[in-house]
Amino acid sequence: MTELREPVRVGVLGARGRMGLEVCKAVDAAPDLDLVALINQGDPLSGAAEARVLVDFTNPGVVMENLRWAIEQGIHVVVGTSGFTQERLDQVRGWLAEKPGVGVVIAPNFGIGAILMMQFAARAARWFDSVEIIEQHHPRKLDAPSGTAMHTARLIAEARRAANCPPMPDATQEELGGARGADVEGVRVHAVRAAGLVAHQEVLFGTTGETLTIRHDSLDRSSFMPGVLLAVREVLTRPGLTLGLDDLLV
Ligand SMILES: NC(=O)C1=CN([C@@H]2O[C@H](COP(=O)(O)OP(=O)(O)OC[C@H]3O[C@@H](n4cnc5c(N)ncnc54)[C@H](OP(=O)(O)O)[C@@H]3O)[C@@H](O)[C@H]2O)C=CC1
Ligand SMILES: O=C(O)C1=N[C@H](C(=O)O)C[C@H](O)C1
Repeated sequence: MTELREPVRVGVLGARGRMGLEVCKAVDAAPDLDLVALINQGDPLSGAAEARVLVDFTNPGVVMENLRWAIEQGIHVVVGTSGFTQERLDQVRGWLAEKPGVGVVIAPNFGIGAILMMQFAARAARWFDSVEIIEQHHPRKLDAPSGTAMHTARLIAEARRAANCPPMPDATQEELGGARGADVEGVRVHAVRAAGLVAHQEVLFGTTGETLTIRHDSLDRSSFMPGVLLAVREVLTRPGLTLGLDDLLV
């Protein structure tokens, strides 16, 4: 006789937001998942207590409070919200140490193409003299640079350090602060905000006589859903902190 599994109870934090709405639709349509809680700004977190997995797409100002509460309750969490510094990640690891069975997946980008773009960029990093990142988003995005751009810059910087690459050539004296973008571990990151955009990123590499551009475009928020659902299913069997989806996509 085949065993019938109970659907996994899922709650969404930030359920009325651009990503939250899309996640609710995707969870609702998945036969192995049951959407049991929709939490918006002002709702008590206790409304999500019956969930086994929470998905957080809120904002960097509230995500840490949500995470601490969920971990304390023994609820697994999948986080898409941006703004995770090394310090924040260490804080999450500290909370998880007190609750060894709980899993948290934090991913700067759930788009499969975006994950590949970051992997390809890390691979190319050592072979070029120069590399800059140009991220482009809708104008209602609260943070800049994007979490994806920050993560890509760190991966590139790490790869270049490991290969003993020299600093990038750049003789510019900025006439106006910000003209050369933000410096993330030695990698310049430029943030564009324009109506009509969703989420896009170019990584531009240059060396003698050639350039390489790696570009990814999320044209619709549905692009993030296969990654979000994968993380919801996988977090149940991955205690501790999982950063990015790379280990889930093997
Ligand atoms: N990892 C990934 O693949 C992706 C990550 N993101 C990230 O996800 C986050 C959300 O993006 P997006 O959906 O566009 O943003 P939105 O502003 O559209 O959505 C955020 C929602 O969270 C709500 N909210 C605020 N505080 C709380 C709270 N304490 N509890 C519950 N809900 C709350 C907001 O309510 P109100 O409007 O009333 O403030 C809003 O409805 C951002 O950090 C973004 O960078 C986005 C896309 C993909
Ligand atoms: O706010 C967004 O829209 C996005 N945020 C994430 C980020 O900051 O990288 C992921 C994606 O770029 C869309």
